[in-house]
Amino acid sequence: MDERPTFAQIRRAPKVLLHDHLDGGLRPSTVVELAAEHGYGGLPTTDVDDLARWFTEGAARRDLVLYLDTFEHTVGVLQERDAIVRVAAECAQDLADDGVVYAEVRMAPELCLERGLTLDEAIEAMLEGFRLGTADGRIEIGLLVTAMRHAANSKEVAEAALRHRDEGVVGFDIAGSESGHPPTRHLDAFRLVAEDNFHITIHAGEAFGLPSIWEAVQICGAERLGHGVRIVDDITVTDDGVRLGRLASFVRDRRVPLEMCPTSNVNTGVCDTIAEHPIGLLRRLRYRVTVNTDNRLMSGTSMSEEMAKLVEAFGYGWDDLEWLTLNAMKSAFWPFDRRLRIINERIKPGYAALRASGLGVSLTG
Ligand SMILES: O=c1[nH]cnc2c1ncn2[C@H]1C[C@H](O)[C@@H](CO)O1
Ligand SMILES: [Zn+2]
Repeated sequence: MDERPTFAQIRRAPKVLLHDHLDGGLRPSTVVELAAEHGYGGLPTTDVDDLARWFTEGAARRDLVLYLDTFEHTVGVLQERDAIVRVAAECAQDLADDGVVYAEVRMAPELCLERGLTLDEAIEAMLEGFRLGTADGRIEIGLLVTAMRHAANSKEVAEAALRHRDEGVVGFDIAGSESGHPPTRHLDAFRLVAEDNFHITIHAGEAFGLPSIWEAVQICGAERLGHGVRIVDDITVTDDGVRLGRLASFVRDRRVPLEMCPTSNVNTGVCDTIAEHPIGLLRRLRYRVTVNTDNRLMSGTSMSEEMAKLVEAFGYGWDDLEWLTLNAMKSAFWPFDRRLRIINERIKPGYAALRASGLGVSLTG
């Protein structure tokens, strides 16, 4: 029996999130309050509802560069230690309220230096916020340190990430506009991370195609792909069946996790609707697919929303949602023993109980 999960049940299901930006998930009310507190005068409006709408409308302009435009205002209020701690703590609580039991949240500390913080101080503030926000034990969170792909300081950012690897930083990433900024520009940073036996995920195959994915995986040592959705360009579907090109085969054979973010991709014009999103095909082909939010504020979403949209678009049931969740937990950069514990103590019992009851008693505790 695999009845269609309802939104309320999905909220109570244990969920795992690998791709969520700290500066893409602020509460609109917090943006307004922090702007007032710290004298940031650039907001387009200080009405909380209008601001929330401004972000989602601004993000949905079918272009990654336009999507990234709106971050100016969240980054604008993330320049003080207190503000970063607060936003990270609220992020942890919001995710836990949504039933997320493990998350990797990412942020580019270089964006927080306008008022005198150092890279290390910015990272420490994020970690402190996560410590506070996870203290009730509902959720565990690792920080992914991101470098911006158009900048030239990724080695320095990678060094800062490594300095905090024993305090909650779990990996390194690059983000920002993909076109014209190939990951190989940051090869020295990736080498440094790999030489220290640390973890790499790379935004690749979102706004740009196969060459970006190839460089990320084969040259830069990406263990996971942020989005990776354009891998479908190497897959041919005909009446006679499906043919995978060499890169598409490699990514599937090596079980390279795809951090897919359906709503964000619709916002940036990768596809027109969730129903047309390649996640349907990639799940059928049994790629190591995971589902993620990317930017909860800009995309007006949550983990439960993303899953509910997949249920709606593809008819997914509990087996599919559990499979996506297990894929994510297996692909996390958290240590192996802790991943196993979350799988055995939270995910499997949670989904078993939901399936059995069909009602959704409290399951994530
Ligand atoms: O989906 C994305 N693709 C590329 N860059 C992104 C995406 N979402 C957020 N970013 C950028 C904007 C943020 O300021 C930065 C760090 O979180 O990462
Ligand atoms: Zn992203």
